[in-house]
Amino acid sequence: MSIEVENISVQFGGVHALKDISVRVDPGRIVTVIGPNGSGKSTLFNSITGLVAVDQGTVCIDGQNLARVPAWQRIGRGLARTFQTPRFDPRVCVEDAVLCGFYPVSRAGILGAMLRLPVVARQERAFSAACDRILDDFGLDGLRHASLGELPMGMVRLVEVARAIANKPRYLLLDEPAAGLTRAEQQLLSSEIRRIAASGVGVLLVEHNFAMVRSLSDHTVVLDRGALLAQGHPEELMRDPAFVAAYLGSSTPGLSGAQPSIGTTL
Ligand SMILES: Nc1ncnc2c1ncn2[C@@H]1O[C@H](COP(=O)(O)OP(=O)(O)OP(=O)(O)O)[C@@H](O)[C@H]1O
Repeated sequence: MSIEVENISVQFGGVHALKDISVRVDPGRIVTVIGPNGSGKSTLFNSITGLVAVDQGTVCIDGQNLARVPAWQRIGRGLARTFQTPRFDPRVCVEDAVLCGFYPVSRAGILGAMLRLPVVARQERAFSAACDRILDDFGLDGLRHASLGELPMGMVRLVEVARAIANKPRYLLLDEPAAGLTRAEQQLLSSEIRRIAASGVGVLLVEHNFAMVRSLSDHTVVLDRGALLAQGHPEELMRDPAFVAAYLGSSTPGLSGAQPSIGTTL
């Protein structure tokens, strides 16, 4: 049981977006991917979710090779993701955005909904109760009727995470979910991510905030121009002079606030 990415390479014309990258995400573990802009983090996500075809290597979920599984069917294999730049209808309210996350698991079907079968009403009550719990957990209850277009992008990302977990995924891929959040909101998101992982979900997280990476990760993968630069527990990485020099600058004290030296915003 795991996501196993083995030796994948992806090329866009002359750009090697990923070169021979392997990553494993086990249930209940939080794996983070860090690296400067353009290092291949989103391409890794897109390779796992099927938005990008890999040129070499394999992506497996629970031992099953996904090569012939289209992106839309990967939801059924237990995958959910958020996007770095969410695409959304600004008129949709927070509550409806989260409720949308339940419908991939709906068993009622369009006909059942049109006929208002009792099973549909029961299911909608269950979705609504579960949605209330999620909104509460994410501190979004007071904003349930706010339209997404009124919210800052950071909050929209938080709504995306809330929607992604509605489907009860076994693996959750989060692409920079904390960007634009206040410190308090980041802390709330971190504790939610911990709680989600503790419930047995494998989490793959792209995040630039190294303090958050450090506090959450069981394992961190460092990409640089599509290649693996380093990997390990964040505390191990902190003892790796090459990593510290490349990503955090030479001043090791107070690393959570240290500025990266090669153009990343870690
Ligand atoms: N669809 C595409 N077509 C052409 N080139 C692409 C495409 N997607 C990504 N690339 C290129 O592949 C490389 C890796 O991009 P990717 O978006 O995966 O990096 P990233 O680490 O997620 O960057 P960022 O932190 O800016 O989101 C970059 O050079 C990018 O320009």
